[in-house]
Order: sequence, then C-alpha cells, then structure tokens
Amino acid sequence: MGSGSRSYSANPSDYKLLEEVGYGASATVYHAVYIPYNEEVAVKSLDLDRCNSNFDDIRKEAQIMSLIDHRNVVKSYCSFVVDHKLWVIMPFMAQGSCLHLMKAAYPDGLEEDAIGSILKETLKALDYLHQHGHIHRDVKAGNILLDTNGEVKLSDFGVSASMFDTGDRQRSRNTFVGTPCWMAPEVLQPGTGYNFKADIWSFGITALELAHGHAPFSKYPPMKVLLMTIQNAPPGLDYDRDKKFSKSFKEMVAMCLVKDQTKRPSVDKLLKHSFFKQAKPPELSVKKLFADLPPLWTRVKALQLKDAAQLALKRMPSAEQEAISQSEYKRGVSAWNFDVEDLKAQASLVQDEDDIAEITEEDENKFFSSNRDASDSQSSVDKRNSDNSQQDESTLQVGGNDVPHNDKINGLVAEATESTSEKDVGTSKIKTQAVKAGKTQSGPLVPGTVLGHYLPERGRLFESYAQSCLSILIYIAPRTAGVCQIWLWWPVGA
Ligand SMILES: Nc1ncnc2c1ncn2[C@@H]1O[C@H](COP(=O)(O)OP(=O)(O)OP(=O)(O)O)[C@@H](O)[C@H]1O
Repeated sequence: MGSGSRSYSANPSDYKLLEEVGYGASATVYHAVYIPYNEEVAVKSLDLDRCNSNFDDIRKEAQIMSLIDHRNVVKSYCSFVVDHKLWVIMPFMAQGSCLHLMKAAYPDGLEEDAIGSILKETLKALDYLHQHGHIHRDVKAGNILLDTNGEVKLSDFGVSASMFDTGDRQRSRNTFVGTPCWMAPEVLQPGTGYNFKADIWSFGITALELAHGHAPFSKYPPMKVLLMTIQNAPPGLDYDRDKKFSKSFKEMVAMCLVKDQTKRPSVDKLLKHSFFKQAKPPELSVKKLFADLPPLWTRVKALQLKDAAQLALKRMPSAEQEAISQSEYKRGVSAWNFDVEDLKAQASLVQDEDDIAEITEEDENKFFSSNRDASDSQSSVDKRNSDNSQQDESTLQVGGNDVPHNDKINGLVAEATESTSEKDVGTSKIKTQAVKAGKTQSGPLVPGTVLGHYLPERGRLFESYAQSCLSILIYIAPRTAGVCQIWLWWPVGA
C-alpha cells in the first residue's frame, strides 16, 4: 500500500490500468499499477458528462479526499482530468466493498463477529469525519472497502457535505443526493434540517444490511421506500427472527434507528457501547472472510455476467420501444420534481381511503400477492442478488428551495429501477388527484440529474415501472402553469 507522504504524478501514462473492479452510477473503478513505484493503486474514472455535480464541486470533493488522513478513510493520492473523465487515484482495497463481498459469497449476510469489526472500523472513520466537520451522507455497505489483511476503510465522498461550509455549499444541505434505503427520515423531509446524526441512521441501516445481506425495504421502488421510512416504525433486528444475533447488537442497532435525530447517539457514544467494546480486531474476524474466494476482479466479472444474464431473461423491448421508453424515462424523471409535503399529503389521502399506509414487511406479501413475478421461482440467493442490484441503482435526490447545481429543481427527483413485475396496468384502476396550482412545480430537464443516473438498462425503467402492479406507482404528469396531477395506480382488489 502506498504511503500518504509519497507524491503521485498527474500523468495518465504513469498508470497502467488492469482489471475493472467496480462500477457505480457515474464511475468505473480499475485495479491499476502506478509504474514509477510499481505499486498497486485504484483508479476511479468519473465520467464528467454523466456526473450529478458540477466540475467545481467534484474538484472540491477530490480535494477533501486528498486531505483525509485516517487509516479507516480512503484518501485520494491525486486527481486529474483525462479526456472527459476525472481520474481519482486511491489506495487499492483488494477485496472491494462489503456489498460486493456479500453478493459474491454471503448473500444472507455476515457473521456477527465480522459485522462488529467492520462496523467499529467504520465508526472510527465517521468519528474522524464528524470531528473534522464532514457529514459523509452515503454510509452503506457498498462504500465500506476491505483489504486482504482485514483493513476496513470508508470511501466515496461523492455526496459528502461540510458542516462548516457557508454560502451555497451550506444551503446545499437542504438538498440530498443519496440512496433511499439508507436515508434518514429527516433527510427525506426538506425543511426539517439534518446534521451528522443522518450518518448514524445510515450506519444503523448498514448494520442491518451486513446482518441480512440487503438493506431493509431494498426490494421496493424508491418512492415507496421514502413513504415507508417516513411512515413506518424504524426497521431493526427482530428478537425472534434474528435469534443468531446478540442482545447487544440488537440494542446498538435500535439506538441508531431512532426517528428523532436528537435521540440518536453521537459516534463517540456509540463507540462506548458494549457491542463495540467486545468487537474483535479485523485481522481476526474480517480477514478470514476472503480465505477461499477468487480475486476481486474475477468475482466482479462473475457478478457482471450474472446481472447481464438476469437482464437478458427479462423481456427485451425492440430498439424502437427502447428509444421511446428512454425518452419517456428522461421526461418522467424531469417531471418528478415536487414538494415532499405534497407527496405526504397525497399519501395521507390514499391512506384514509384505501387503508394502505401502514405497510409492513409482513403486510407486503398479502398486499402485493397478486403481483409476484417470474423471478419468484428463482432461488432465494438469485432474488436477493437482484434485490441488491436494484438497491444499488435506486437513488433519490431530495431538495429544498435552494439547490446549488440544479437551479430550478424544487423538491424531489426520484428514479426507480427495473420493476420485478411484468404485469399489465390494464388490470389496475387509475386514480387521479389534482394538486393545487403553484404548490407543486415541475422543473426543467436537468441533464446532469438525468444523465447522472442513466445507464442503458435503466432506459426500460420507465416502461417497466409503468407496467408494474408490484407497487403503488406515483407519476407526476406536468401540466401548464405549474399545475400537476398525481396518478396513482394499484391493483384492483388490493
Ligand atoms: N479503492 C478501491 N479499491 C478497490 N475497489 C474499489 C475502490 N473504490 C471503489 N471500489 C469498488 O468500486 C465500486 C464502485 O465505486 P464507488 O462507490 O466509488 O463508485 P460510485 O460511482 O461513487 O458508486 P455509487 O455512487 O453507486 O455509490 C465499489 O463499490 C467498490 O466495490
């Protein structure tokens, strides 16, 4: 591993790109060698044309990463532009993320001793960041990286915010770009304000993710996750169902997942919890997880092939349909800009009339029983893996009135992933609710926002989402003069 005191050049020809070891919404990560030192590094190549943020913000994030100096936080050695890509040079974490590890080898989650070590190291990273005034804002298993010696590092400052910033950056904390399953309730409610305690909620969700192999609500589309996070009791480890986990682990998770942010513990307090006092050193509990596994790039390749095979199994639309669905998707996403208060008001109307508000994990089977798709017949491991890829691809951007990069976006931009159901909406009843003029605004198409999350397979998203009776579909259709309608679809007889 490279030392922080050594300098790395900004010359791309000094880096030899080897295998691809990861990919995110806007980046591809390569295993590489820094030729002058003959040292393994990771090169994260961010496609600037597909990024959510403007170049200045990306550069600021890269600068923050380069100032980081903590053994549990991934720092960047340097960053520079190559064609339309920003290359961020980082230490290579040879076992990749916890998410990839679980997808490849532990689909039902990890053992408690490994979870304890991973979470404790992650807490140390958060302690450092919070003490230096940073809210990470995207704590999740996909951003916890592991090295072969068991080392654990928190990565990805793509959406981090500084608590000490003023001006535009400070106001940007009214906005949030993140992954909905991990987002705290206060983050989903613009205007309430949030602080470093949002990371504690995400940390609690990450604990559940490591325990089960997937985050709570991960099988649902983002809109539903948003409603469930706001309306339902917080998720947690079940005293009966999760018998294999200790009482102190369950208590620790329950402390993090309190809806009232003022009642959540600080990192400092959490570190004193008995669960972390007992945690083993990672070289004892984490290192053994990779003992029998092939190298990271082989695992990543296998996961890519599996994802591609699952996609191919689904109905492939013709090229023409694809083009239409892509443009509809872009139009749909740009139109999904509205006030969360309006969404909640609409949701409460539905709740009164149709008695669906308290959506529990138990209820959902009953509620959506007529909408199981063909993938139910696949093995549970396959299904969980596809759930995980779904959660990877689901993001929400929630904002207040003052959005720095996307001038006119007001409210929430949501994107859903491919639905698991192929059922026809023809069997559904359609309900229309008029929304008061002026309260709900549709903003202009913001290329960064749409393209930032756009991948070819997501082009079919709008179409399949509309076809889905798996869940309530909320579609904001833009109307002139700021008047919008919300259409809700759900299965007849639900
Ligand atoms: N330094 C590294 N060493 C090894 N693997 C890495 C490294 N950084 C990232 N990865 C792998 O690449 C994947 C994607 O990286 P990253 O999360 O930074 O991309 P991203 O575009 O920001 O993703 P997202 O926005 O979806 O969280 C990670 O989940 C991890 O598996």
